Amino acid sequence: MPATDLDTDLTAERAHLTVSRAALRRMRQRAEQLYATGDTVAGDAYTAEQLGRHMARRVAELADHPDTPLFFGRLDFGDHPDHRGRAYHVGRRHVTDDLGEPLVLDWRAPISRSFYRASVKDPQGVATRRRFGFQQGEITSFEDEHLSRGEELGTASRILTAEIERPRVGPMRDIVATIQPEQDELVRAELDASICVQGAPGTGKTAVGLHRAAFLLYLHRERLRRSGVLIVGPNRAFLAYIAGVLPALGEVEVAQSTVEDLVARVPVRAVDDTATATAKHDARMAEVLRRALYGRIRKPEQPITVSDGSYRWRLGQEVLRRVVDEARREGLPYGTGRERVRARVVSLLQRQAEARRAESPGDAWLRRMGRSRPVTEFLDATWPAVTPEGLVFELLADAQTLANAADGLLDADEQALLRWPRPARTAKAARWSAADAILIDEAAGLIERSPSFGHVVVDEAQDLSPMQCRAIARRSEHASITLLGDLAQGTAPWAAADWPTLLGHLGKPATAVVPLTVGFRVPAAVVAFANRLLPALAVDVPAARSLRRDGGLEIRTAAELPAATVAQVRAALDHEGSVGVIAADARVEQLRAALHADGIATATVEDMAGERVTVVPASAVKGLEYDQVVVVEPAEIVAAEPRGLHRLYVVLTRAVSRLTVLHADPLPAPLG
Ligand SMILES: Nc1ncnc2c1ncn2[C@@H]1O[C@H](COP(=O)(O)OP(=O)(O)OP(=O)(O)O)[C@@H](O)[C@H]1O
Repeated sequence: MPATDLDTDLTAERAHLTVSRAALRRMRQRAEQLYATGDTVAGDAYTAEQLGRHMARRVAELADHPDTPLFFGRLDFGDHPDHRGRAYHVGRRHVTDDLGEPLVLDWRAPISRSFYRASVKDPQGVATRRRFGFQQGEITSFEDEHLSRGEELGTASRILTAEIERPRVGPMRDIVATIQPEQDELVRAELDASICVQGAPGTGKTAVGLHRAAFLLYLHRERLRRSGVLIVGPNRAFLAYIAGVLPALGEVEVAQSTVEDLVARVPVRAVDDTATATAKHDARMAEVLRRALYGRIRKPEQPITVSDGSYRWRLGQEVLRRVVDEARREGLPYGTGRERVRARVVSLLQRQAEARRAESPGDAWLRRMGRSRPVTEFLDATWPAVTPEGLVFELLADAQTLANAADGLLDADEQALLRWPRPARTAKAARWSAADAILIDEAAGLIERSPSFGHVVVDEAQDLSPMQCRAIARRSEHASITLLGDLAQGTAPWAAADWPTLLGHLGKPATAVVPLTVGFRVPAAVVAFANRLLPALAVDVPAARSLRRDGGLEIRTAAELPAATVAQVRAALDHEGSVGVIAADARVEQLRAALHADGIATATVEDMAGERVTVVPASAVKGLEYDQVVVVEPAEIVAAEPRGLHRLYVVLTRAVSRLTVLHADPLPAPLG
C-alpha cells in the first residue's frame, strides 16, 4: 500500500477510535443514570436490588481503560452471505452509536470468531483481516492480511510478536487481541463440553481458561449468573496474579478460589507429614468415610409408641426395619435419608390416625409427631444425626471406628498413619490439618448434596489429589469443566501420572485431552535447557516449540550467592520489565536481606504492585512469570522436596526474556 494510503487509513482508524470512545462514554453515562434512578423505577425492593446489581455490573462493564485499546482488529468481508462488503472492528466489548449501529463488536460475538479463525484455506468470507498496533491506548500502526489474495501471516505477524515480547509489568494481562486458532478452539468450545488441556509451560493454558470463562459468560449469561462460574487456582499468589484479567474483559462476577479455601469449613491449625497427608488424600478415603457414615445406621430393635394426647399409636419393629431399608436403598445423601425415614414414620402414623378418625390430621399434628420424643429417639438410635467434623473426628481419634471402616481397604500401617497420636477430647477442640479439611468436605458431601456451579475452570490441575478432585467434582456435578495443566509440572506428592485417572476422580472420565504445544512465554534457548530435565520427570507429554527466538540464557558459577544475586539483579534492572529471583524457600530471606542491604526494594508474590523485583520461594512460583529471572542454586531447589526435579522444571520455565542460573554447588545431573 502506498504511504499516503497508509496515512489516510491510519487517520481514519484513529478517528474511528475517537468516535467509539465517545460512544462508549455515552453508553456508560446512560447506564449510570439508569443506575441512579433504578430505585424509583423498580416496583419493589427485590427488583430494585436485582436491577441495582445488574446496572452496577453494566456500569463496570462499560468502563474504558485508557491504556487498553477499545478495538484491536478489523474484518472486511468480501463475498459473505450476510456481511458482504461490510467491515467490523473487533474489540473488548460491544460499542454502538446512538442509533444502535455497531462501532465495535465484542470479541466473543459469533462474527468475531472469523478474526481468530479465518485463514487462506478457510477464509470464512473475510477479504482482509487487520490487526492494530497500539501504544498507551493510541493506534500506532496496523497490519493487513488479504486472505482473498492468499496472504496470511500466522505467527509471523509483527503485531503478534510485539505483543508476546512486550515486557511484563505486574499482574497477568488478557490476550484477546492475539488469541491463536488452536487456543480459540478451546475458548469457544460449547458450554456442555468439558475439556482437559495438557500444555507445556507458557502455552497459554491459564489465558485459555480465563478467556473461556469470559466467553461462556457472554454466551450463557443468565444461566451462568444463576449457578456461577468458578476458577480454581493453586495458591493465593496465583489468584492475585490473574485477578485482573476477567474484570479487564468486563466480567466482574466470577468466583476465584484455591481448593483449600473452597473446603475451608474448619480452621487449619496443624500440618501433616507427607506420608500422612498422602494417605488422607488417597481416593480410598472416600469409601472409608462412606462406610464410617453408613456404618452408624442400626436395624430398629423395638417398636415405637407415640401419643398425641388423645390416642397412642404404635409402629412395629418389622415395619420400621422396612422403612430404614428402603431409605438406604434410595441412595440419598445421609442427612436427607434421615429426614426421609422421619417423613415415612410420620406418614405411617398419619395413616393410622386417618383410619381411626376418618379424617386427616392437619400439618401441625404431622409436625408435632415428627418432632415427638419417641420418633426422635428412634431416629437417633437407628439413623443418628452426624456432623462432617464429628464423623472425621471419630474416624481419626478412635482406632476401632477406623479399623471397621477401613477393613480390607487400608492395611495396618496405613491406618496407623491416619490415627492421631494424641486425639483432642472433642471435635471442636481438634487441630485440623489441610488434608483433614478435605476429608471433612467429603463427609459434608455425603451428608448433604453441595450446590453445583455452572462451569468450573481448574488451573494447575496436575497437582490435585484424588480427594481434591472429588471436592471439585461435588461443585461441578451439573457443570462442564475446563481442566488445565502439565503433567511435567506436577510437584504435589500425589501429582497425576496421567489425565484419565484424574478425570475419573473428577467425575468426567470421558473428557477429551487436548494438547497445546506452542509456547508464548519462554525463549527457545531456555526451553531447550529446561527440557533436559524432561526425561527424568517420567511423564508422557508432547514436546512444545517456542515462538520466541529472542531472549537468552546464562549459567554462572558463583562462590558468594547473595552477592552474585545482587549483581545479577542490578544488571537486570538496566533492562525493561519485571525481575524474579527464585530460590529454595529456605534461602529466600537471605537473598531478600542482601538485596535490601544494597538498596534494592523487593515485592512479594502476594503483593506484586509497586516494585520491579520480586523474590519468590520456589514453592510459590507456579503459574507466574517475570521478564528476567535469576534462579539461585538449582541443587538446593531439587533437594528441598521429593519431586524437586519437577519443581526445578517449573522454576526454569518462568522467564519471558532472560534466564540466569547462579550456582555454587554442581548443577543437578540432567542439566550438568
Ligand atoms: N495468544 C497469545 N498471544 C499473546 N500472548 C500469549 C498468548 N497465549 C499466551 N500468551 C502469553 O504467554 C504467557 C504464558 O501464558 P499462560 O500463563 O497462560 O501459560 P500457561 O500454559 O498457563 O503456563 P504455565 O504452565 O507455566 O502455568 C502469558 O504471558 C500469556 O499472556
